[in-house]
Amino acid sequence: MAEKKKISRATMARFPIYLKALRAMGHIGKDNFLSSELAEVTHIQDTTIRRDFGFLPQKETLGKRGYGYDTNHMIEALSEMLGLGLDESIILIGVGNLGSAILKYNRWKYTVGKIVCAYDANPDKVGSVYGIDIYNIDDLETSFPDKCKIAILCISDDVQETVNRLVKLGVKGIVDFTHNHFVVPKGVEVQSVDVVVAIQELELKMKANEEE
Ligand SMILES: NC(=O)c1ccc[n+]([C@@H]2O[C@H](COP(=O)([O-])OP(=O)(O)OC[C@H]3O[C@@H](n4cnc5c(N)ncnc54)[C@H](O)[C@@H]3O)[C@@H](O)[C@H]2O)c1
Repeated sequence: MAEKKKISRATMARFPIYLKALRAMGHIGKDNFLSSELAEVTHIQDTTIRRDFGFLPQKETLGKRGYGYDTNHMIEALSEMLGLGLDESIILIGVGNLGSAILKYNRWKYTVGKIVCAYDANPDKVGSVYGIDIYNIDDLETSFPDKCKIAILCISDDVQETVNRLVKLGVKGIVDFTHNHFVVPKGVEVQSVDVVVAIQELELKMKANEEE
């Protein structure tokens, strides 16, 4: 049996970039591509791309002279390698300033999936925003999307209670924009996103640059 090649972190980090670009290509009906074309879109050298592709599992990933690579095969191979749920059904809770902005930017369908619906406690918000259905949070249990595992939290009130309900429904990952502390059981991951923390980290790096 052939020895499994060790993949560097740098190569692994480039795979999602290729995948995003290829899904976009597939979306516009481009069935095959040359490494030079992918290089143009991703700004990664085509020699690097070809070398990275050599780590992918399927035989079909080998490019053919003049034809290049098959877009769908490469998408499959990259998805398999990354083991990502690229078609995740994601929900968003809290359609206020922040939530609305995120709904407007629901452009992840080539990478991680997309927001399929959203919820708010304010009945006036029920309807549709940027083409996405908004439900009353009271109807969470009855309208919860099938197999949804990821929720984005942009709420200001009752955070722990809302998290508990989401976990009960099978949510395994939360992108948290709230500034509230809450707890989740083992097996549920929380990824916090905070502009203030980002600015503080930036300042620390700037300070370190000044001291160099
Ligand atoms: N992480 C960051 O960098 C960052 C930046 C800005 C705001 N925030 C936080 O994000 C949250 C939203 O901010 P915003 O400016 O959009 O506020 P907002 O008041 O404009 O919107 C909050 C929305 O959530 C709804 N809501 C509140 N509690 C709810 C619940 N339990 N269930 C369902 N809907 C609920 C409200 O009806 C409202 O529509 C706040 O907690 C805020 O502190 C974080």
